[in-house]
Amino acid sequence: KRHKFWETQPVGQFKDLGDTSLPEGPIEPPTPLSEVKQEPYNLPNPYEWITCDIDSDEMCDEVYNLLTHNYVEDDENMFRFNYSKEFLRWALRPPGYYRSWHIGVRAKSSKKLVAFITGIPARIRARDNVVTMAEINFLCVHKKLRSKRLAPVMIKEVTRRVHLENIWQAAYTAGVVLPTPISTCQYWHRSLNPKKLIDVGFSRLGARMTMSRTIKLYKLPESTVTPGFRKMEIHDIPAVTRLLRTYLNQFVVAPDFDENDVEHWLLPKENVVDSYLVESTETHEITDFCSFYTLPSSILGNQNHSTLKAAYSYYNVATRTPLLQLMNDALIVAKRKDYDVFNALDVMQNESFLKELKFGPGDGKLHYYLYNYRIRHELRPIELGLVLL
Ligand SMILES: CCCCCCCCCCCCCC(=O)CSCCNC(=O)CCNC(=O)[C@H](O)C(C)(C)COP(=O)(O)OP(=O)(O)OC[C@H]1O[C@@H](n2cnc3c(N)ncnc32)[C@H](O)[C@@H]1OP(=O)(O)O
Ligand SMILES: CCOC(=O)c1cnc2ccc(OC)cc2c1SCCC#N
Repeated sequence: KRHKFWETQPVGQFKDLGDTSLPEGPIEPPTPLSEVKQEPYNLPNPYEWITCDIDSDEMCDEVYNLLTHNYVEDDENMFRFNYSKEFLRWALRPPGYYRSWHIGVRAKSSKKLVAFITGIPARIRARDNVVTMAEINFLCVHKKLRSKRLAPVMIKEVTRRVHLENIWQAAYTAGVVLPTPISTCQYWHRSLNPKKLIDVGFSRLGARMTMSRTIKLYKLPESTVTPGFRKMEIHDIPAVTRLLRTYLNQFVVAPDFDENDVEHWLLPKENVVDSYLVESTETHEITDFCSFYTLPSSILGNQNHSTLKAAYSYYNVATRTPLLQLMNDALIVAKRKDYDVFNALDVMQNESFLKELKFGPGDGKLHYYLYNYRIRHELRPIELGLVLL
């Protein structure tokens, strides 16, 4: 497949795949800041760049509406991600964020937002190198403006603005195959509301299975079973940071979270992120942690249901409680909070609980990418300790 744009970029190229002589690490050296293009890339005439201030209700509404109608759909167009406004504000304003990396494209005449792309700064470790990277997300071009080569311009513009902050690497995921994935992961889904998933056509009644038998198969207890299992609170940040940093050390690529990052990304936020921990009833030490984020989806073309309430496994650490039991408690909490499905990637140690907790494999793949950073061998999902939103 010809990748006319991606063949021009400092990313692993398919033609280099076999070449083990290429060193791991940055592909191109940084450019002197004086040589970074100072002015924005040219857009086709009817359009102009707009820096999106996500704090402004009006702008946040515009971003929310563009994504609600034009963001990612599954291959069967059954669902479209429906990130909430409070989720977008969380996702885009981590410690050290740059408003200039929240980039929109407007039609000059109608003033309508027609495209969007974002970056946030993140310290990511690749093997033994901690690199400050941009995490790129929410790339979206209005359905009416597709296949006009707008995406490469959006990508070059966010790259330029990231370069201006002296950052030269990026991390991103996509459902599409581009040059060149550092890893390819699989989504797994655990039904919490099997009747709804069957009604919308995602799941089908198993052979020789009745609806009531199916509901019983996925039934969960009312309350969690692990002694000391409770919501994370602000005073837990130091202990959770220690627990998570130690746990993430085992992976080839993982975030380098400090306490500020843990406070932002893992302190519970209603309808955005839930996190729980196990505090030993004897020693009061924090021995385990689990978390999931809330990402609803619009259900496309169904008479009875308009929204799917989905929980996505985030970061989980089990050092005393069996991971199976910890994640089952996470399912119990998610069911009690009326989620329809609990989704997880086969990254980190997730494989160890997926089948046993009745997750089924999805048909979607998620490819992980690094920009301007070569990883010598493609990573197995269990070597990945990074979850992007
Ligand atoms: C140092 C800092 C560096 C920062 C930057 C790092 C890199 C960040 C990279 C971005 C990471 C985003 C991560 C992220 O947000 C999470 S992945 C979600 C992406 N968004 C969606 O799928 C929403 C629905 N789709 C659309 O809005 C459009 O189809 C988009 C905008 C996707 C493409 O618009 P279009 O109208 O359909 O297509 P053209 O404009 O005509 O352009 C065609 C070219 O775009 C390449 N393409 C298609 N999908 C892509 C994708 N998901 N990533 C990268 N490239 C993608 C394609 O391969 C082709 O290039 P090629 O000819 O070389 O093959
Ligand atoms: C019921 C299981 O599927 C999903 O939860 C779901 C929901 N919305 C989507 C929107 C766009 C979409 O585009 C790939 C996929 C979904 C999916 S499956 C992959 C995400 C997970 N897990």
